[in-house]
Amino acid sequence: MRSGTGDTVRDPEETGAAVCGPEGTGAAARGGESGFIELDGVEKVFHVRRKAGRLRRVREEVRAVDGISFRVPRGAMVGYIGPNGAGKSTTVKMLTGILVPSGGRLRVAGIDPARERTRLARRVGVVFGQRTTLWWDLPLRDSYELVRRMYRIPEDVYRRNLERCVELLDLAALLPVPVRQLSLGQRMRGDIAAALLHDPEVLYLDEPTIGLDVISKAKVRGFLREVNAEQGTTVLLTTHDLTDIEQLCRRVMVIDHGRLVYDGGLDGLHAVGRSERTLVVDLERALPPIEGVPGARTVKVEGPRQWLAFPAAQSAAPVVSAVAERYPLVDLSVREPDIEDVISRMYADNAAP
Ligand SMILES: Nc1ncnc2c1ncn2[C@@H]1O[C@H](COP(=O)(O)OP(=O)(O)OP(=O)(O)O)[C@@H](O)[C@H]1O
Repeated sequence: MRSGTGDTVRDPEETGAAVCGPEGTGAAARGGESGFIELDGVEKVFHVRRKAGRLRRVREEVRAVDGISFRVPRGAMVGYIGPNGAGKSTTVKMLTGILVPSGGRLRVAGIDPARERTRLARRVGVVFGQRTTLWWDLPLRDSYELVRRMYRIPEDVYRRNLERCVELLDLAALLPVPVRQLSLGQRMRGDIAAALLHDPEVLYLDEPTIGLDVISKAKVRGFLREVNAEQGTTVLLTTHDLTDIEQLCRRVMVIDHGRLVYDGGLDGLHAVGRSERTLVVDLERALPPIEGVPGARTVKVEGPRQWLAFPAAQSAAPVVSAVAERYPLVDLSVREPDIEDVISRMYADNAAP
């Protein structure tokens, strides 16, 4: 496993950066430090039947989570990222008790989620970006009322939390609207509020900004930052959007093929992944690949459009002005590095002699 350096993780104590890899050799495995979320060598194996020939089916093992160990201290906000099929959702499902681990030890607030799922549910909030937990045909306000009854939230706590969410997530006008009529961004804000009404100590967020416009993303991120800072809510954030991580998390864990491959600061991840941003420029006409731009190289040309890669840590301004000075520039945009990209570069580095 790659891990961040002391420089990249500003506060290792708080971020719990010194955790172990798949072999379980780090702090979590040693069991010396306590975490609010604790995983020691956790595994989840699925058995699937695959077609082999016309009539035959063979039983196959899928090791969705393959010996993961980490600790997250109370009040931390940690990114949990990785490519599609890496094992993120399976981990979150085990943390909520929906799935039972095949091996290892897992505790949230000292509770074994698989054994005491209902007791844990009172202390946990979950938001799945792709699915809603709200009632489709009910107005948002009525969905919240049902959440209040389900969790038996005391009236004063409910009022206080609802008022806060309504104000910070800008929900007032949406309360009488049936959930099915909400836009994706409105629905997502509605879902986040629903997950927080019962004052959970830990919040699992699975792609909370997926498909949202820039303004909704900013609103959701601002709110999460505030919930974490003011309430001390522990947050585990799964996302494909590196900007979510950049703006919210000091610590990021990367999972791939069910194994923890990095645990540390985001800047450390960029460094080990030699992460790059891309300047996409539209020129007046098709031209040969752009050359001579300091710190950047042309990686793709398609008619009048060209793509220039440059280090993520570097400002885009000098690259833009160097292109604009010598080429007939019509339009431009900057693309942030892809998580998949950063991870594949980490592997390329690991494989290098
Ligand atoms: N119920 C299941 N039965 C069989 N295999 C499963 C099941 N759930 C997940 N898997 C497999 O386990 C692996 C990890 O899946 P998981 O959904 O945890 O990945 P993920 O990192 O959340 O991916 P994504 O970013 O696409 O949501 C994948 O190979 C997936 O196909």
